[in-house]
Amino acid sequence: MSQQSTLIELQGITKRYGLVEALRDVDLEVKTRQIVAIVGDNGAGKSTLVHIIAGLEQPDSGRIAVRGKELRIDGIAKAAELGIASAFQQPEFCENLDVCANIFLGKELSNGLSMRDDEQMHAKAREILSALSVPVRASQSIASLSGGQRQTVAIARTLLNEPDVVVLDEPTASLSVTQSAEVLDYIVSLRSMGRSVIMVCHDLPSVFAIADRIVVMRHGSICAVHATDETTYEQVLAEMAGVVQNNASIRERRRVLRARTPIERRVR
Ligand SMILES: Nc1ncnc2c1ncn2[C@@H]1O[C@H](COP(=O)(O)OP(=O)(O)OP(=O)(O)O)[C@@H](O)[C@H]1O
Repeated sequence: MSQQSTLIELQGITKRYGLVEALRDVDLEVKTRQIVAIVGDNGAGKSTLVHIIAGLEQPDSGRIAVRGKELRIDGIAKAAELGIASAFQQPEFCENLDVCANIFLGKELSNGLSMRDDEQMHAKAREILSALSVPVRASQSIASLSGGQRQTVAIARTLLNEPDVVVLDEPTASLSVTQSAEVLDYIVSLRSMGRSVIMVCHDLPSVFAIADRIVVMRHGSICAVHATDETTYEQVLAEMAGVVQNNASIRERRRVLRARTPIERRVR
């Protein structure tokens, strides 16, 4: 396997909404050809974090570097320029248009005469759908698709600008087991194409099935980062719920207990 390099690096990211501290001092590194899953309980800060990476929100403080260069991702257009594409929950489609038109929504190609170039758009849409092996025709009506197929079209849409990173928020939410499995296959295809994926996902079996790294968030902070094959479902669940202490904090607690006198130990 060729060497992975750092694509995106966040350091000390903080974000407040009024009195709510949605993100507190968050550090995150995403490497090339890596699927990073962000998990955590409701309100842990997952969406805020991926919205910042996708350029939808600005942090209050902290630094962001893409391919080693420190910068601001101020807007989706800027994110696209940097090779970051996103698809969020409940993708918006025009129900009266076909798959191709929905893939190009707002980004239609034109020919030399400033007219919409349907032929080129259909060719590109077919290319993207076939690269992902999506069994959906570019000319098919979007209204005729199942929830899983719609989600795969939303993923296909992210590939228009040939991004290096695709950010997904709950890509398998409200899908059946079979549909979820299909969508997970498409996400793995993104990695096979050399892309990285950052995905927020509540569904731990899906996370364990495809992620390379699992980032656990709790109360606006990252409380653990694991290589998927070095952790367990139970450990991640416990970290999400805040019911385990890491080895360092256990050692620290033992050290404090040992240092106390017997009377101090009893009153605690
Ligand atoms: N636009 C906003 N205005 C005010 N508060 C917000 C806003 N967006 C998020 N928050 C708050 O920030 C905190 C983190 O929210 P966020 O949506 O990032 O969490 P999450 O982990 O994605 O949660 P969920 O899994 O429920 O979607 C929550 O307390 C939420 O209420």
